[in-house]
Amino acid sequence: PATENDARSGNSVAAIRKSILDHIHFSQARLPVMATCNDWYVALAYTVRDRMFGHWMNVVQAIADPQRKIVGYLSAEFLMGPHLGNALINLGIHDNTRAAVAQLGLNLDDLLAQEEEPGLGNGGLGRLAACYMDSLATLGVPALGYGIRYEFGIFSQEIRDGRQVEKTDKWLRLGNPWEIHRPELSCTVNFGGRTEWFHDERGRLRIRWIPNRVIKGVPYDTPIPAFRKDFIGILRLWKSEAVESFDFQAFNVGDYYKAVDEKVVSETVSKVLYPNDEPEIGKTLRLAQQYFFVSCALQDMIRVHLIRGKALDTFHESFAVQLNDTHPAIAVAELMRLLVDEHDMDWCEAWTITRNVFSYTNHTLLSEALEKWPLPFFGHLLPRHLEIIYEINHRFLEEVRRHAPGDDGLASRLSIIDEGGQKSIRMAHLASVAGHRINGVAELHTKLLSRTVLRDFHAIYPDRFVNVTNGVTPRRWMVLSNPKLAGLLESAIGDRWICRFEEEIEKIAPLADDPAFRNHWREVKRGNKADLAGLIHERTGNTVDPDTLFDVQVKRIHEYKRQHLNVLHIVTLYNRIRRNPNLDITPRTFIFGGKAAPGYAMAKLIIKLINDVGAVVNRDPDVAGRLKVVFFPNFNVKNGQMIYPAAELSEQISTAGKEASGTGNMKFSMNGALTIGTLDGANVEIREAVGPENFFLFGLTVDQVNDLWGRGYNPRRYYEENAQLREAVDLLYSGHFSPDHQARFVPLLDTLLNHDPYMLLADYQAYIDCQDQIAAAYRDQEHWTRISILNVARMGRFSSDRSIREYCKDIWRIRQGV
Ligand SMILES: CCc1ccc([C@H](C)CC(=O)N[C@@H]2O[C@H](CO)[C@@H](O)[C@H](O)[C@H]2O)cc1
Repeated sequence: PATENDARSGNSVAAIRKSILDHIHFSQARLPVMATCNDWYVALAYTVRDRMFGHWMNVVQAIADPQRKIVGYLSAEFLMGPHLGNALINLGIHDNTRAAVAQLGLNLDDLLAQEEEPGLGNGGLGRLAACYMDSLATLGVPALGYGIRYEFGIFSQEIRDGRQVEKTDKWLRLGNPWEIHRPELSCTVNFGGRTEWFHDERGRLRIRWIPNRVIKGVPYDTPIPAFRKDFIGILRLWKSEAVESFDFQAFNVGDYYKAVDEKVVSETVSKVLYPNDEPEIGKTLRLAQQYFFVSCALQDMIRVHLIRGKALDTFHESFAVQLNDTHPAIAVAELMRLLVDEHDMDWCEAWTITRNVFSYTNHTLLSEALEKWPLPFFGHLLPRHLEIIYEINHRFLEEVRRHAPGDDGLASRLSIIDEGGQKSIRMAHLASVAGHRINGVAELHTKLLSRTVLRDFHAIYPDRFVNVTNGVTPRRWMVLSNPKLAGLLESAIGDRWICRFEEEIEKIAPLADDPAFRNHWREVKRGNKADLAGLIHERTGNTVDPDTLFDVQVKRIHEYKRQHLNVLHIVTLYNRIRRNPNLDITPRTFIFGGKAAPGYAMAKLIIKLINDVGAVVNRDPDVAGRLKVVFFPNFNVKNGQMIYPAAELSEQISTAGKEASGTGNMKFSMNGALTIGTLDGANVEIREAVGPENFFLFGLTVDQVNDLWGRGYNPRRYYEENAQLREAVDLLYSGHFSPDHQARFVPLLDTLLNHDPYMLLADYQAYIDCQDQIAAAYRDQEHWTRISILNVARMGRFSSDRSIREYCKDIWRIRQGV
């Protein structure tokens, strides 16, 4: 067994320091005096990795143990964030490492800052997958996260002249010490071509696929450390390569491009992450990416199952496979192909296994985000899968007709094939037909899912629908991001809350009545605000005052998330000050952050709006610094870790019924921010948990939204009848914030007055009134702090550990943590 001082796995300061020096010498081949910051970072990463490998045995044993069921989490996105800090926390060597590094004359913060963020995701869905990998490991559930090792992740965002500029994300340029290359576990993936009938050796008529392109999938494993537990999860990401990366014959005849053509085309599949979240794009490469990693994942799971010495007809006993939205839904047809075509299994037996293996999580109700692939396009890339989907659909519709004879309307609404207009495959239907469980990501969302997008499936399969409200890991989002708060909590209630969040955190509730504790609480927040103020100045040049109310909205830019409603509040306050410069308002710093999909013009215009309004407000002499507007560039996991702990007000202001859950709302609340929000997504459950009196609620409910829409919503009437609103909108129309281009915001403002699909004008006055309440509440710091403490105390159920426990119990049927 490893001792504290064992150089490869000891956790003492001396052992860690020795390891770092060993890696500088043996891994980086550097003399310490010559080593760069990146060399020290990589040496430290290897040092930490060594200590994770000690836990490798347990997961390998669990995966090899035929009695244990493994979770296969299929996701096109994993927004892991930087690994180093999280690994130090979970391995319990953070402080010793900081001391060891200091003894080497270095600062751990510099090495932490050196790590490139693996931005292999867009937003909520990708980050949720990452939080779930942390909880699966910490709960001791054997899990393989399967995804794509994009060479280029989500773009990094620069703000130039107030506009978003996308920069290529070269996260791999200095290598990646956290992954282990596994070329021997490679597999091949077919594309295109045609299918043909043939008689097999037993004279049976069978179908085979003759692809016109075959590429190789090469896995890279990243260990996911459990929190203070001898266990890890495995993130297995696939890179696409050519089967033959160099065509020597072509080279011989001097056709150098042809010689590498195969390589270039094959590597394109895992080259880049699609930077869209929500709008569906229907691109060939996107479907190729989805099929590529899904086929690799299923081939790998079948390999693991067979290694266990089990027959294929018990595959569902080895794996519970979660489809993270419809992006991996092609897995349903691929498992059928592998079982029937490749492993010669009977269709019905294969289908039974498929039904038992898969479950599907839906993350959005937005119709434009529901993936549908045009038939010819799909058939061209995946001819065999189209046939299989036809067969699945045929048998399904027979079942539907038995269930509801003569109800052709129901059958065509349920059909996997959308026969209307351009025939297409509805991936949400494929996932719902096969999944033994279908879940939404918050109570309201799951209810709406079963009443709208999937109501017909709910009508015929009500028992398949379950809710699993999202959660976030307290390790990264509290312990790592907010060490000051974690220290205060530990001094008050010990550290059991870190992995028993639900049971333990509520123990701080009584301390809300303790003035001394409240004082410490405020100092923690003040310290985090000062740290963020420093970072804001470094990144934007803006000077913000940590004694103002930090009002924060960070998330992807999207009209349904209503960042522009937040701007209407700012302009309203600005008008009040212009009318009466001596007005006694609560000084505020408005902090925005978030990326817009490159092709989403209105979202990009909203970023410009925020920056143009900020440019005027921040310099206005009447305002005199009482209002500051900052757009924090390149919002990602790393920056989020600095922003959430410093926030006092969390903006969760989406139109009711549009945000499936939200997870930023949980991170803010867990770091002591109070929430202003609508009854949407998980806001509903957060408000229930923290207490309606500790939540700033405003706005129309889902039913009121649908009702108003049904009665004919005329946004212009709100503009005409509300002077404050009209004054704000008119000032924007006037070009006051865009003197260089007076009409810049006309497209956005016209949309609001003529259409307003997300009902900003209908919710405007309620929002302003709520914000005025908040301004008043903030002046009573004792009361504000009390509410802040109660917010954290009552966030127990929003740990991703609770979510994973529910997946294990209600969906995967896994006993966790044995
Ligand atoms: C096809 C393009 C595309 C890409 C990503 C997506 C995701 C489903 C978008 C997403 O991230 N949804 C968010 O998922 C979070 C985790 O469940 C929720 O908390 C958010 O409310 C939801 O918007 C849809 C469509």
